[in-house]
Amino acid sequence: MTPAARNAGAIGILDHWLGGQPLEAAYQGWARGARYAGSSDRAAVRDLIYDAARRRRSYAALGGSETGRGLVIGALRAAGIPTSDVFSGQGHAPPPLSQEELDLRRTPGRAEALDLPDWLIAPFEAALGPETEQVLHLFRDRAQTHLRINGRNGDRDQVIARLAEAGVVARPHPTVDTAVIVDEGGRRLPRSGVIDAGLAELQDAASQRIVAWLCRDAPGRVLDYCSGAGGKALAFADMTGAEVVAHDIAPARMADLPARAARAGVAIATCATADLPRLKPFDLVFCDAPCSGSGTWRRDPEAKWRLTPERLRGFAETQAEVLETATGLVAEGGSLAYATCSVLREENEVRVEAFLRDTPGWRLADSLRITPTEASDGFFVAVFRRV
Ligand SMILES: C[S@@+](CC[C@H](N)C(=O)[O-])C[C@H]1O[C@@H](n2cnc3c(N)ncnc32)[C@H](O)[C@@H]1O
Repeated sequence: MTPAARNAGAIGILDHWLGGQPLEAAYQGWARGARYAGSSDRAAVRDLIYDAARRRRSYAALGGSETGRGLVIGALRAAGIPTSDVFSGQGHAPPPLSQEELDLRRTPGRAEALDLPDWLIAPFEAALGPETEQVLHLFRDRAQTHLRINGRNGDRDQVIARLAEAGVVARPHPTVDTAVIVDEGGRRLPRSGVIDAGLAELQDAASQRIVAWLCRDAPGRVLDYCSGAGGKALAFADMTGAEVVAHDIAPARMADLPARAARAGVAIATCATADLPRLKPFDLVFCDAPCSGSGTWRRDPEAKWRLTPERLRGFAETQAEVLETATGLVAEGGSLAYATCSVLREENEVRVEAFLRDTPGWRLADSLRITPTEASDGFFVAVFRRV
């Protein structure tokens, strides 16, 4: 496919997305019909649509409309590429710009230029202060790919060498001991076999860092109460060497966890909610609570546009419920850890204050806040102990 034809494909996908279809589903729909597209075409179209999703507002302003066509025009203008290079009308290229489209271009305002909904500027400034613009600019770019080395099965240098054999360029993360940064050739990761062999797992460095932080004093018996697919449960099991119990209100999310634990050589017992009274108490109950994901918007740009004040309030209610239930699962002298992959105070510091106010008998022992400028995702974790 020519670059212009790839952009034409992106326009169609983005129109489906802007019409309400999830971006990945819109991409898959296109990919099924695009038999002519090779793997590098597909990767290029994917990059175009995810870049446009991250920069939806600024591209719409520069391109003159919030349509697939407008976003692609905006992307070209942002990159200083003449629109006529793509919009030529030749072959599979999209039709040339109309006079109206040529005139519609405008300079983005502040929230548009930062690619954020207007209402979120104030909460971000409250949370990040002078770092706000830097973080929001980071969210406009692709996230790095990080791996976590399974310490039981391999070491970092060995994994980096094996990746190199498959044409994947990787290097140690500068501050997170267990993490590897993939610089080039990420699409060849499956071919390297490091994940299938249990040598490594895909996991952002910030997630690895919070688990290591919680493991710095042997945490004892751990319950990962909101385990989801279990990335952090696996990290806990690897870092502690002990069996970890994983739970999620939606057990289907843990479906692959036993196989992933087996290949990593760690012990994880998945459990249902009904099993918890029999299995409690735990020395550490870790609650990786449902949240806006506002620290991860590089990787999940759609979440940025989906978030509303009502949804944020909904997350706060679930977070309070999760914490309240989890208190009953912690052993005497044990710890309750509350984490979000959000940078917003409403889901972090404000939640901590509300918990301490509403739940007598608990104190804040420690907390850690990671901004996306430090690792990759933004994260927050607070540790509570009984008074
Ligand atoms: C942020 S995700 C967890 C991500 C996961 N820890 C990881 O490392 O990939 C939050 C999880 O909490 C689960 N959840 C939501 N409400 C819950 C509840 N009341 N009790 C337990 N889990 C809950 C969701 O199903 C979801 O999988």
